[in-house]
Amino acid sequence: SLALAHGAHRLGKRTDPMMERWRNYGLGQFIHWGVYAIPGGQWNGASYGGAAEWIRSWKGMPKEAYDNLYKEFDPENYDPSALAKQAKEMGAKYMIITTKHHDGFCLWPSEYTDYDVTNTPYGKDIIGPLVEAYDAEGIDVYLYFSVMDWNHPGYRSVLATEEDRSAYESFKEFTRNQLLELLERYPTTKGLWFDGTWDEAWKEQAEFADNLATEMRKKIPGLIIGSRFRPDDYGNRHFDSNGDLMGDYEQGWERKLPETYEDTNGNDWDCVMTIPENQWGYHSDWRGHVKTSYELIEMLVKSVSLDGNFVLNFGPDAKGDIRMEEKKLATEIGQWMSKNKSAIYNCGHIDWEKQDWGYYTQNRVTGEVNMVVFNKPINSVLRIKTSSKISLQKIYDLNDATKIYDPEEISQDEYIIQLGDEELAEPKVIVIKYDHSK
Ligand SMILES: C[C@@H]1N[C@@H](C#Cc2ccccc2)[C@H](O)[C@@H]1O
Repeated sequence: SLALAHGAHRLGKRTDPMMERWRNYGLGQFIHWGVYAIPGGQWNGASYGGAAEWIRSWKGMPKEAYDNLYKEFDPENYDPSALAKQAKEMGAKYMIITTKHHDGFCLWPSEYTDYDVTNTPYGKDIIGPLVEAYDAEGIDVYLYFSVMDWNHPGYRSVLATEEDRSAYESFKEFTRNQLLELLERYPTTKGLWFDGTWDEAWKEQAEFADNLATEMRKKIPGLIIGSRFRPDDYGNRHFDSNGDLMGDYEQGWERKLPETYEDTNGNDWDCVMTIPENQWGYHSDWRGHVKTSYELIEMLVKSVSLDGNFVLNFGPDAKGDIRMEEKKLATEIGQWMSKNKSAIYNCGHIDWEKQDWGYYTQNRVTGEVNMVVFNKPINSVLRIKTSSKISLQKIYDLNDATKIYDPEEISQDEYIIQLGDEELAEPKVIVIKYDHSK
């Protein structure tokens, strides 16, 4: 393998308590909010077909007009504790908030730029009250930070000239200053979710990024940073030039999910997911498919079954309100989670054969295996094929103690249970208790 000064500094998963806590979250909430919520994907009567938070890059959006929108930012309905309560009811264990997206607008009062909330009609810190509200609900806070910053004069996507390089040095210093400022202001932050690190200019910054990660972890020991921050000595991201994961978890699953455990390379990972096909910031005209709560619950369960976390995105509008569709989904997911959270929290992968009826999750505390059933077979029979001999103790419906299932062993380590003629009104959790000592 290649000798790398700035590649992966650890092989395998982090095993410390902060990372164990992260690993056991299961469900998270993403919040994308900024001045892009003001146009909400529309400008001059035309609708932007891309992701609303990218509207500044649209040819139909004059840059000058966009760069003055902050003068209208005044979210009169912004209610951090209401947001935190909604997330709590949904069952989120952590929340990731956009402190600064690609447009460079800062939702906190930054010493290092005037392009922040203090220079808007709203005039106050957005991030601080949100951190306090989520901390108060016991939901861990993570900060999203876009390295790419279309507003900063020193930002470059490519370093083609000496002028580029000297300007980029000022941009690197600015980036470092803002990150240390965020950790100073919000010391309960558990981790950072980086974005906008795909530029060639950033890919040349292996040493700078490595040193900055070290410095950030000096400020907040154990800070959790995903694979989307650092480039290695050869400009590779997520995985270094030896194929080893850089960072504490893989951030490659944006709007998509791994299919098999092998796809995860046995790493920690998160999937960040939009409710419509591809809108993170508020878009007033959602087009195409809007996911149902059952679709989202299946993605959540599939993520946990493959040792990942599922982070569902919400995009508050210009006033700070959550749209009806998002509120409804948060409620529906929360209703399912309130009855089935033991199949999500503190759960992960077990290497039993995947079946068509749904997914297994194993509770890392109790060892119990959860069968999360999404598809009832036509013959009402659920097949279980374990990966080694187990001594079955009890198989029962998590939400109906009277429903005990009597397994029939049909071959070595292969059982069937009869679901009976009950219809599945929602994803059903069946718990398998077995004696681990035998
Ligand atoms: C978490 C998500 N990452 C951002 C992006 C992107 C992107 C940009 C170009 C091509 C593919 C993906 C989105 O704006 C959102 O913040």
